[in-house]
Amino acid sequence: MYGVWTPEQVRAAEEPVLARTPEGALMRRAARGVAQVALAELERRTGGVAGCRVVVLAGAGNNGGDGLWAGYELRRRGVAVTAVLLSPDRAHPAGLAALRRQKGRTLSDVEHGVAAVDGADLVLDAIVGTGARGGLRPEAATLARAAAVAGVPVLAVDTPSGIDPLTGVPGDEFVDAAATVTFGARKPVHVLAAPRCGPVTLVDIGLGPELPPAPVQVLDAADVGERWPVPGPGDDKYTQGVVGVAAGSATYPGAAVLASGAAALATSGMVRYAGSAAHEVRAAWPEVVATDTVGEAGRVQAWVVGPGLGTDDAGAGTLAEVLDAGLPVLADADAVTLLGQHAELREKAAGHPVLITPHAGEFGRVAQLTDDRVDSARRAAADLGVTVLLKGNATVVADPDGRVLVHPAGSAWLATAGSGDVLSGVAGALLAAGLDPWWAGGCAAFVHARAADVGAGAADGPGSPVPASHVQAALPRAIREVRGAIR
Ligand SMILES: NC(=O)C1=CN([C@@H]2O[C@H](COP(=O)(O)OP(=O)(O)OC[C@H]3O[C@@H](n4cnc5c(N)ncnc54)[C@H](OP(=O)(O)O)[C@@H]3O)[C@@H](O)[C@H]2O)[C@@H](O)CC1
Ligand SMILES: [K+]
Repeated sequence: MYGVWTPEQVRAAEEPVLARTPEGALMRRAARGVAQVALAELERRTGGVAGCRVVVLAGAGNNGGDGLWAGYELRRRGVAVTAVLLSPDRAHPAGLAALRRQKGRTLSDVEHGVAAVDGADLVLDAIVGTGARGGLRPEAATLARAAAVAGVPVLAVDTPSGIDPLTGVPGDEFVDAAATVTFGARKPVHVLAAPRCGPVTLVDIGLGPELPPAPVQVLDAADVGERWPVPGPGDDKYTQGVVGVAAGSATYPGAAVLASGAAALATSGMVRYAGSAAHEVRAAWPEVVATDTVGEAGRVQAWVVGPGLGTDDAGAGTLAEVLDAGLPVLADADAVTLLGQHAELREKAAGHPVLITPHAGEFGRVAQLTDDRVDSARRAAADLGVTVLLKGNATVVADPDGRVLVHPAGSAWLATAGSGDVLSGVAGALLAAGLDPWWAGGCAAFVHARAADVGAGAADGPGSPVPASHVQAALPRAIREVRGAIR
């Protein structure tokens, strides 16, 4: 597990460190980290570093200073460095002087800048960092576009410029980085817009003791593997937690089949299905005990409710019945819509171990969604009194107690019909096994995304589209992988 801190928190942590270190020392350390990663990139891409051409796009603030100092370090290693100064009068004085001392070239017009970018082996994006406001300005945008058109990889300094460091939302134009080097602490952009950052290297600049508890956590495979429920020698089919699935309908049996099957694959023990798709569920998953109604289902330790349920009175009745049982509940899809429609259902859910799993559209029915997805999920969890898993390429899980995690998917293969039904089955099975809703949501999101990559064959090459039933089928391998990561 690692933490993510807001730009504001990082700035506050920098202050005391700046005060007790010699002037410029922090920036020099940051710049050496950038140069190291740049050298490794050059080595990897061209087989050497001497004579390679690096262009630094340097903005007016300290981010530009980092870039200029990194250019200085690269010059010392024999790299040909050109800095394009976006605000020539405000370029970081010490960084600029150092680069010039090492005979680095500087340019201050975009036209020559574009030509330099065109012939570069690597571009350093030191346009703007945590001081960013809005998307790229026109000159910076022209240079970023030139790098993209020429296929020159961009190494982002701290954050890819043009993407909001706090929310990860890109402006109209932004830098699409091949890799990012950040300092002191990871920032939200690195997980919320992970595909735009590439691999992120964290350079230690001594902020550790000054940082508050991380407001956002990111799980790793071992965190998930350690918590994944597996049977022990004393277990039988009941002791591990029985999950009930109230989903699907005669018209939409697929949701029931996907959720029930995912639950059966996620944990051992037992799955009970209750609803009008009992016949289809039984046919696809003979191990699932299927009945027509929640009342007939027998004892369970958690309910999955919602996928394909319908939003009519019958659906509302089923949701009310499930919430009244007082057990942990996974509410997805139509159940989220129903919660948005009925205040009395929201009241039943509040304060209970309930995990809701809306996509952006469903989220808007229960709470307000802004560009700041982390803040939106956190507020929704606090207001509704339930754990909220906001789906997206970066999934956000927020608990009413204030804990927030983000899981960056690593690919977009889950953008396919039925994948949410699979997630609900997995998360519900984890609730039944006794995980609290925050951990159930985080572990389910992790394994779900991993299963999509496995199903897509993304580990062996570029991958191929993967339907939800194949994501479901890949769950066992994904679970084996996270269990294999246990330290
Ligand atoms: N503190 C330290 O010691 C350390 C700090 N570190 C580094 O400092 C960085 C933060 O530096 P910072 O606070 O100077 O802000 P920064 O990100 O350079 O941006 C401000 C400038 O950008 C401009 N600008 C704004 N928006 C823009 C846009 N959309 N497109 C283009 N330009 C835009 C804005 O211009 P203005 O609005 O004034 O015209 C202003 O001039 C941090 O990310 C890290 O890299 C490390 O070295 C570690 C030690
Ligand atoms: K940057």
